Amino acid sequence: MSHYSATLSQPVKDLVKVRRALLSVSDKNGLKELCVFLNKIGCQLVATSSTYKAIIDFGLPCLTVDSITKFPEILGGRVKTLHPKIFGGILAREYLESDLADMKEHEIEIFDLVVCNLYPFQEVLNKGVESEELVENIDIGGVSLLRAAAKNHASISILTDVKDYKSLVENIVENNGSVSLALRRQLAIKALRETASYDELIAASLESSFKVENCLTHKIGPVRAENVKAIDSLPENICLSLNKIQSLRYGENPHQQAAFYRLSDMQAHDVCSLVNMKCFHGKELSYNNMLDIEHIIRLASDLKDKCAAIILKHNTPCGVGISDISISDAYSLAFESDPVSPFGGIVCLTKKVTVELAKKLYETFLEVVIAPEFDNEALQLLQKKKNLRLATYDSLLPLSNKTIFTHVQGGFLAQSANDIVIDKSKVTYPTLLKPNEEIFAALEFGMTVVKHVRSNAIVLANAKQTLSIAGGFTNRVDAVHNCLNKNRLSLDNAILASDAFFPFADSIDIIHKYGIKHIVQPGGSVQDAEVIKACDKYGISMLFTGSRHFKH
Ligand SMILES: NC(=O)c1ncn([C@@H]2O[C@H](COP(=O)(O)O)[C@@H](O)[C@H]2O)c1NC=O
Repeated sequence: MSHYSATLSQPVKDLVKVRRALLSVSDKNGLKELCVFLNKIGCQLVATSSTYKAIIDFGLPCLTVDSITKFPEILGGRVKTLHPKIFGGILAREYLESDLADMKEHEIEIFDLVVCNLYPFQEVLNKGVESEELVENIDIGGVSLLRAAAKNHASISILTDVKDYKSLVENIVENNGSVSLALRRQLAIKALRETASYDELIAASLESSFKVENCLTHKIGPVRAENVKAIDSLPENICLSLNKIQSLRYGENPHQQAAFYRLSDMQAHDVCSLVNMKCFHGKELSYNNMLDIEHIIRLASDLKDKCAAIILKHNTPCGVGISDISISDAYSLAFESDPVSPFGGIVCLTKKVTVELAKKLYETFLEVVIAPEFDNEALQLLQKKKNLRLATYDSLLPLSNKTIFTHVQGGFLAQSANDIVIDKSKVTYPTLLKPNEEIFAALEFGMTVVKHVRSNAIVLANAKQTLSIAGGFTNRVDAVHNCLNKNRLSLDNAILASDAFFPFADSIDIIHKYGIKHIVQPGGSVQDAEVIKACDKYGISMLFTGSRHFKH
C-alpha cells in the first residue's frame, strides 16, 4: 500500500512515524505523560531550556536545542529556536530531491512532531502589567514553530493545546507509531487558529494600552463625500478573537445549541458588560436572559445618574420609573406603567436594592434582578426564590464604546455605538407653544426610553414614569394608536416621544384626540411643515431633537 494520498496533486503521507520531536512549552501540564509515551516508542526528544530541564527532571533522555544548533539561546530568550537547523527540520519536504539534498549538505535532521504552546500573554495581560512586560510576553519563536509545522502538516504533527495530547497518543497507538493525515490536518488548523487569535489579542491590547486610533487602516471607499455622515473610522480589516467561556443549556429555543464567547482582549474590569457581571444566585443565565441583560444595561446606562428602575421583557422595556424618593418608589412607578408584562421579566436598578424594594420584587415572578448592590436583608428575602437570578455590576460606567457588530449571513455589519440621547446643540422648538422645564424633563426621559424600543417606537411618559410603551410596529400610526389606547394612567403632564419623525400629520390628529399636549421627535420629514401646522392648530408643543433613534 502506498504511503502517499493519491487524491492530492502534491504527495502527502497518509501516516507519519514519530521518530523525533521538538518540545518548547510554557505550560508544562501533561508534559510528563506525553514525554514518557514518546520515549517509550523510541522517539528522540529535543527541547528548549526550561522544557529540557523539566524533561530531564522526569528522568527521561533529552537533547537541548543548543546542542543541535551549536548556537546558544540569546537576548534573554528572545532567540531560542529561530535557526535553520530547527526550521529546516520542520519545513523539509521529504518527497523533494532538492530539499533532501539541502538537508544532507547542511546536516539537518527531520522533526516529525512539534509540541509548542505560547508565552501566556492573556494571563500576563489579566494581571494588568506595564506595557514593557506585556511586550516581552509576545512569543516570536513559538508562533513561528506553530506556523511552520502547520504549513508542513503533510510531514509533521503539531500539538499546541495540552487537551490534544491524549488524542495524539491514542492516534499513534492506533497506527503503530504513526500519526494519521486526518489528525495532522486537524492539529494544523488548530495551530493556525491559535496563532491568529494570539496575534489579534496582542494587537487589540497594545492598541488599547497605547490608545492608538485605527488611523493607519482607515480608507474612504468610493462614497461621495456629501453622502458620508462622518468620516468612516472603521478599520478595513478586523480579526475578531473570541474565547468560549460558557456552554449554555440552549439558545433562543430548546432545540438550538448555544454558547457565550467573550472577546479575548476584553479585560474583566474595564467596562460594564455581561462578561464581568456577577450572577451569584439562582439558575445559570440563559441565552435569552443574556440578550435581555445586554439590552437593559444599555438603557440603565442612559439613566445612570437617576434613581431608576427598569422592567424589561423579550428585549423590550415594559416599564421605567425614576424617583427622587427611593429606588423602591422608582420600581413602583415602573411596575404601575404595565402591571401585566413584568411576569417572567427582568429588572435592573441603578441603586442598591433595599428590603422595601425586595418585598415588592418578591411578589412577582421575575427571571433576573440586576443592581449595583443588594442590602443584606433584601438578599436574604430574595434568595428564598431558588431560581431567581441575582446579579451585580460594578458600575454602569463606562459602557464599551467599541464598534457594535451584528451577524448577517456571510459577514457582520459594524457601526459605532449610539451614545447620545438628545444632542442639545441640535434641539429646536418649531411650534408656537414651547415646553416648560418640567415638561422638558419628561420629553428627555421619554426620548431616553424610546431610544431602546424596537422601531417604530412610541413612548408615552411623564417626568417620573413611562405610561405606555409601543414598539416593533411597521407604521407610526399603528404605534401611536397602540401606545395611547393601552394607557390606563393619568395624562397630567404627559408627553409623547417618537424614535423617528412623523412622515404625515395623521399621527398628530390621533395624539390630539387623546388630549396629549407635548411631543418630542427628531424632525427631518419633508412633511415637517404640515406636522408643525397640525400641532399649532391643536395647541400642542413640539420639540425637534435632530437625532433619530431607529432600533432594528
Ligand atoms: N524566541 C524563540 O526562538 C522561541 N522559541 C520558542 N519560544 C517559546 O519559548 C517557550 C518555551 O521556552 P522554555 O522551554 O525555555 O520555557 C514556549 O512558549 C515557546 O513558544 C521562543 N520564545 C519566544 O519567542
